[in-house]
Order: sequence, then C-alpha cells, then structure tokens
Amino acid sequence: MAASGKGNSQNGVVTGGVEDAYGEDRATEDQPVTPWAVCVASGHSLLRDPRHNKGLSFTEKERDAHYLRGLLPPVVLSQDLQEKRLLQNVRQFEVPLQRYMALMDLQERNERLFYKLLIDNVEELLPVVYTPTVGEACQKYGSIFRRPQGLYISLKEKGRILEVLRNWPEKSIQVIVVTDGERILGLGDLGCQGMGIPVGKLALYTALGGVRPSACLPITIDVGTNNEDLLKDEFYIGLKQRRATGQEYSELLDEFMTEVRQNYGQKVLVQFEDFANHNAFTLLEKYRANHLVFNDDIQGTAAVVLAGLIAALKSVGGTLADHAFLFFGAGVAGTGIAELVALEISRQGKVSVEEARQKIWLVDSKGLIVASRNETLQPFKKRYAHEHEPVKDLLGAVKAIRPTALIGSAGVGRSFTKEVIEAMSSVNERPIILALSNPTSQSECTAEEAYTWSQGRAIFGSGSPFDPVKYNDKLFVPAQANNAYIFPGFGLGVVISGAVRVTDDMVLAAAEGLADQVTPEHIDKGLIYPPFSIIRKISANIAARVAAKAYNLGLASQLPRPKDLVNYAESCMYTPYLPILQMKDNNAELQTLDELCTTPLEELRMPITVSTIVEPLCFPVIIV
Ligand SMILES: O=C([O-])CC(=O)C(=O)O
Ligand SMILES: [Mg+2]
Repeated sequence: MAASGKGNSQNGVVTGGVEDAYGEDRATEDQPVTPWAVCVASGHSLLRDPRHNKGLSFTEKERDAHYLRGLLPPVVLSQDLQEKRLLQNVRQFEVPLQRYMALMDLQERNERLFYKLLIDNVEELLPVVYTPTVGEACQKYGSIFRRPQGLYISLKEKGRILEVLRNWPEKSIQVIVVTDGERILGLGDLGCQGMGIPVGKLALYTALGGVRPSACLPITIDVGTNNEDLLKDEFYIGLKQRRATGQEYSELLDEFMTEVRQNYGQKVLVQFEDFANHNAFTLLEKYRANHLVFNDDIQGTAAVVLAGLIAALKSVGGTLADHAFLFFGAGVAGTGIAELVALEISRQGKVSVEEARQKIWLVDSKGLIVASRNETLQPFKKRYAHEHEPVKDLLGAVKAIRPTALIGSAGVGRSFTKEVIEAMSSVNERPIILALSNPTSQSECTAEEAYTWSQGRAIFGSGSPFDPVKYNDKLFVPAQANNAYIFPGFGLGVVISGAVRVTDDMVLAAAEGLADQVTPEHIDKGLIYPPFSIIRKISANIAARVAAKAYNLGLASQLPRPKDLVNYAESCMYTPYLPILQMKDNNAELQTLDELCTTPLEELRMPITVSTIVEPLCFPVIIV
C-alpha cells in the first residue's frame, strides 16, 4: 500500500509525495518533507473516512493533493484550535449521555482529533467514554444508535464467523475486546447492547495504552438475552430470543476462537470482557493454554486491586501476609483478586498458595463462605471455605474476621452501610475500603460515606470515579481502582513483546509495575494510585514489566529483545498529534513506509521525533 516518489494521483486515489495524508506539512527549507506516503481515499470519501479525515486542519497543499478544494470552507485550523472548539462543545452538554454521543460522533468523524481530545483531557473525559456513562449508553444503545461500531457475531452467523471477520476492513489486528453482554458492569444482562463496552475499552487501549486504533477490534457475540425489558423493547438491536447456553453457546465460542486465530494468527490478544461469572471462568480456563487470552474482569481487576493494596500497606504498615482481607462478592472480580493476592503472598513469604489463602475471606449472598457450606459451593469458592462458624451477613463477617481491607465487587449498590464502615474503622486505624462495583449506581458506598463514617481515616478507592470530598476542612481525593490502570499497558506489553500466552506471572508483573509508580508523595496524600493524568507513562512502565516477564518466560516472539523496554514501549505508542517530522539527515534510500519499517534501526540514518507515521504500520518503529 505504500507508494514512493512525488505525489501523483490515479483514479481518485492519491499516492503521496512530499506530504502524506496522515500528517500535516510542516516542511521548511531546512526541514524537508517526507519522501514516502500512503495511499488514501481522496476528495469527498477522504472527508468521510474518520481514520484519515483531518477536517479543517487539512493544509492548503493537502486540499490540492487530495481533491479537497471547495469541499471545505477556506479556513485552515490547527489541530489545537479544533480541539479547543470540540472541548467547548462537549462541555456545553450537561447531560453525560449527550457528552458521550458527542464524543462517539467525533470518533466516527475525525479519529485523531477524538484521541487527542481524550489524551489531553483524560481525567475529565474518562467518565464520559468509560464508566459510569458508558453503562447508561449500553442501557440505551438501541435508542441512541447512529452508526454501527465494531463487529457483531450472532447465532445467525454460526458456521460463517470467518466470513464475518473478513468483512472487517482492517487486516492487522492486535487486540480484540469481546463481550457476550451478559454482565455489563454491575448492570446485568444488556445483550447485544453491551457493544458499548468493547468500544469503550478499546478507545482506552489507544488513548491510555497507545495501541493504534486500526489494530483494535471490538466484538459483541449475540447469543440472545434474558433481559425481559430488552426483549420487549422495539428499539433493541440484538436477537430477540433468550440466551443460548450449553453446547450451542460453547460451539459458537469455539468457532469464534478458532477463526480469530485463522484470520489474524496466534498473536492477537483476545480480551474477554463482562461475561457472566459462570462463563468467564470457564472460558478463561478453556482457552488460556492454547490461545492468547486475558480476562479483564478477573485478571485486570485483580492486578489493579493488588497494586492498590501494596501501595496502601505502605501507609498502613506490614506486608500482605500480616493482614486479613474480606471480599464482599465471590464472582469473577472478587475471586480473581483473591487468587492474585494469595499468589503474591505466597511469592513474598515463600509459602504455599493454599496457606496464603487463609488470609482471605469471602462473603457471598448467603453470608461468609465457610467450610460447613462446602457441599453447595462452586469450585472457585471452595478454596476459600475456611473453618469458621457460619456468619450470615457482611456486618457479622467484618466483626468476626476483623479485616484490614474490605473489597466489594458484588454489584450490590450501597451494601457498605454506615455500620459496616464503622465496624471496619473500629478495628483499623486506617481501614482500606474498596468499593469496586460499576457504574456509580452500583458502588458499595460513596467516597463521602467512606470518609465521613470512618471520620476521615479510610483509604478509599472505587471502580467508578468520585469527586474529591471535603471532610473536617481536609480534602480527600478518592482513588479510582479501575482496571483501566492495567489493561491498556498490559496489552501494549503483550503486543510489543509478541507474547504468545498470558500467564499469572505476567499479571503479577503488571500489578507490581503499577504499585511501583506510587510515590511517597502519593502515599502522603492518601493516594494508592498515581493520577490518570500520567496514564501513558504508567502504561509504558506496565508494558515494560509485562514484556520483560514474557521475555524471561520464553513467551515473547518479538526478537531481539529491546534493551530499554520502557523507552521502547513509549516509542511504540500511537500518538494522535499531527506529525512534525524532523529529519536530521535526508536518507535518499528510504522511499516508502514499507522500507522504513523493514530497515534495521542502526541503518536508519533519518531520525524522526514523532511516532505519528507509525500508526498505519503493523509493528512498531523506534523513534529516535
Ligand atoms: O468497565 C469498568 O469500569 C471496569 C470493569 O471491567 C467492570 O466493571 O466490569
Ligand atoms: Mg468489565
């Protein structure tokens, strides 16, 4: 697809020349423009192509080269000015869902500008494209539907999944996020309308983790829904039937996994998202040995919480093994975290995982999980069924176990009552309270409740964001214990190392990589995570840790191993900024993007300072 030489056009397709359609022409006499370019659609279709459309920031030269003259008003705006205008527009909407729709429209119109806006304003816009607003968007997806996003694979496509995958325009996919919509956040079964989640997660893969957008593929598998409201909803976008289960379900999933590998090879990361408990564990266990799979709700959530606990203990004191942990909710998130904490305790203290599990207690809808309930427990709960008399509710469990940390992931809003938080505060100087359920409506308690009821002593984190809280004249900044800290960097680490499997050690490495970035200053302020404003730096560090582990385990296929993995990860990250190419030395031999990509670094006599042009490539180029 790359073309060399000066720009020319054939049949409405322009092949580059002195400037490429991805970038702005900033050439000066001493800064020559690039000698390579990429074929793109021209004219009207270029303006309708969100990946390459630059709207009013197409330069005069580009307007000539790409048949845009007259199709745009005369003004040429900088990308910064476009961003300023868009931000003003988004802020004018007071209803979060309208902000969400405005941002989705932008993504559909001018992808680079969407990512620039998101990256530059991550703390403000994360709650719009992600939890909590994305939850409401999924609930109303049918009525707000404008243009399809992602790929839909329904029971109707059984036996034809390869054909569906081939219909997707991008061929070099690196990350797939897939859901079957059965447990969307803490909102339950939203069927096909769960599509908002893979779309949102992948937007974060790009904005927070730097995986290029064209390498990301959101997928929803529609096997029906048991949500009566949706089945009756005239605007519902999915199959109007009850969920397929058993063999029919597993055959469809098997076909999906097989065809993904057939179409994209074995190095595409498949992230399972928001599957119901019963399928989430089974699918992860079934595919992890032979496919590159990651379950965000089990492994991503576990890593972010473990990192938060490690950081919190820096102010509480002691090691993980010195404390007891109580989980409210024994589903995928709760038991996923419990297992990772147990693994870390066993690694730190050189004890068995079984012994480490003794520090961990779970409460489900029937009360504390104890040995006498063994007969009726699902296998993943049995490991935590310790000897103890029965305790029927959460408050009783807090009083009996006296845990240092209380971790909620049951999707039951307001279940951390005043009594529960007071009980935590009476046994701890600094109780650790993590209200992980999403979106905000399902949060176990609010930040204000946690701080007020603990008299300002709680170390609090929540899955969905809360504003800072003033209590007794002191400002408390709640942590957002959300897997968004982990999965973008984790995925980037997998991609840059060419890892072929995901192991628990890689997940542990991600958790440690995040915990290591919590500084003493953060701890002093009561923060257990660094701020999202530096998330790309955080992701690069996590990616480096994950990649290093993959190399050490012999699971990385991208050879040779780069010397400085953090630098390398950073250099591979997609950036939406329009490029300012600074060629220090004109390298006449390099004519095309393909040649640039295949030229060994040491031979690259043309250092460039931005990675923007890397976007269309299927593998990273180090930017010097
Ligand atoms: O999406 C989020 O905010 C976190 C998550 O994975 C979930 O709640 O299922
Ligand atoms: Mg999830």
